[in-house]
Amino acid sequence: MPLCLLSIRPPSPIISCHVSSGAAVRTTPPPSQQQQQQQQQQQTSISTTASPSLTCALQCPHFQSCSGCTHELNLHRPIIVEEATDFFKTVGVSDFTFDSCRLWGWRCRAKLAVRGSSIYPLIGLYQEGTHNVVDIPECKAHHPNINAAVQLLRQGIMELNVEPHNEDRGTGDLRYVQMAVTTYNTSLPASERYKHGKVQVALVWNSRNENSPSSDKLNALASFLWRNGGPRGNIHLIHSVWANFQTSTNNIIFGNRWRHLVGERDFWEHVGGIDISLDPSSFGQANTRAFDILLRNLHKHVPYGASVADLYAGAGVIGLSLAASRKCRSVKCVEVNKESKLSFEKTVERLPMSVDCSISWHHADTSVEPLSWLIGSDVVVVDPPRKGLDTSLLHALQSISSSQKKLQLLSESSLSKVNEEKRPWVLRAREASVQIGSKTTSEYSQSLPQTLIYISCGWESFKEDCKSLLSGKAWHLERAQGFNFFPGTQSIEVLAVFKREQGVSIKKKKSGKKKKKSL
Ligand SMILES: C[S@@+](CC[C@H](N)C(=O)[O-])C[C@H]1O[C@@H](n2cnc3c(N)ncnc32)[C@H](O)[C@@H]1O
Repeated sequence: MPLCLLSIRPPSPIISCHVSSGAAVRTTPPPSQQQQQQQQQQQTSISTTASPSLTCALQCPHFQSCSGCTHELNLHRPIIVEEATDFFKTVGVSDFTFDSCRLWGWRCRAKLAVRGSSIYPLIGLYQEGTHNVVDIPECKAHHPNINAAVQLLRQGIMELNVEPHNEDRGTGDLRYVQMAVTTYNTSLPASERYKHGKVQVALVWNSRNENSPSSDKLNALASFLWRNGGPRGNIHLIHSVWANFQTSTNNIIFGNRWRHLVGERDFWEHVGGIDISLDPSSFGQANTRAFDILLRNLHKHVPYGASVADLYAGAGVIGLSLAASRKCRSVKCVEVNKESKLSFEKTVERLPMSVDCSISWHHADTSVEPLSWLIGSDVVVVDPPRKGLDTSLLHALQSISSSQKKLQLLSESSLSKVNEEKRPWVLRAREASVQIGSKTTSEYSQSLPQTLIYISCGWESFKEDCKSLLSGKAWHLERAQGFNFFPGTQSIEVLAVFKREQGVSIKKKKSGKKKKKSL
């Protein structure tokens, strides 16, 4: 079949409605295409008095059949923001703010199931409570180029007779697809970059490896996507194509084996002031723009020259952006998924030469001996999965004041025995998976963090963790901000800054004075 017959739908325009909490919102009628394009260039807050529920409405044909979005109106201010505002008042923060961020076309990373048949493929999300896949070609949350790449994939499946996976029978070739958009193309003016984002496509193939009999089809599908969506296609849409091999019957999307098939191997994005590399196997935030806004707010809470522990670090994006923007003395990232290591290393390579920081990335479970990860840091950043903090880490943070005293005693005694290092946290720090920079780290420091920055994507678990942290009297909550990471849902991202209660540092100063006297 001649390939010129293929039509890739031009991506639909991106609409921006940027509204700050409690501030003015827009109530103008739904914008025309031209207006939408203007809005895309410049995110604006438009003053008004009437309800914005309609202009900030999802307007998605898949709403209700698809499980992705649960709320259709008032995308700029999910109902949960009111609850969050009230909650934060009860714990001493009366100025909780909420940034509405981008309301449509915000999702730059999507994992979609592929089911149906090669004649009628379904590419989308499961219907709530079932494994029935709903096709979502016009999803309003997706970056428009994800929708365009899904359309191209659909054509490829149909033309090449690729069989989608059948869960009941365990047959078929294509199980899932992950689409990730990079919006960082410096050859374009900054205002053009987002809408011209390129898509990294990861095909989850139902075979053990690339030597299976169906590999020819996999390669043909990758070539199809590249020919028609790559640099020589009508629209350059595809950044690269990867394969992941998965035959398991459980619900885990990805297997352990990855292959880069075509296009650029490295995927770069720019957030928090640094270039970040993200392999398809690494965790990446779905809402790139909102994450960037959050990071820039987060930076303000970290003192220049601080030592930072970044727990639940993924590829270390938060820690590394702090290393660059706050000229940190040291940054220690802890992450359980070993696949993130490579992305971390590549990101480090692109850090500005001026960054003079001891940086390490540890493949480890934060919940095992959590105190050892806190020692020597002024600031700890936690960004746990939706279920919240591991209990052992929560306990370590709650009892941080008493740990501080014990550590001081312990280190005084072990410093006298300099020959043989026995302190477990020092030994452990030396086992770092990756250590970059020769600057003396704070591994010999016995200080524990004075600031805890909690980034949460799970509101219910955050509330519980927050109450537990405050009940221990070691911390008070200084600041809380919300970000609209998932418009159309009742989920928000929270950035909360806790500070140590002063009692401990006063005692520390006193003991310092005593020491001087005895000298
Ligand atoms: C919400 S993501 C945040 C990732 C990273 N901070 C970012 O923004 O890119 C949570 C991360 O925690 C990791 N994780 C989950 N449980 C963990 C544990 N017990 N110890 C260390 N990392 C963990 C996950 O693999 C995931 O990468």
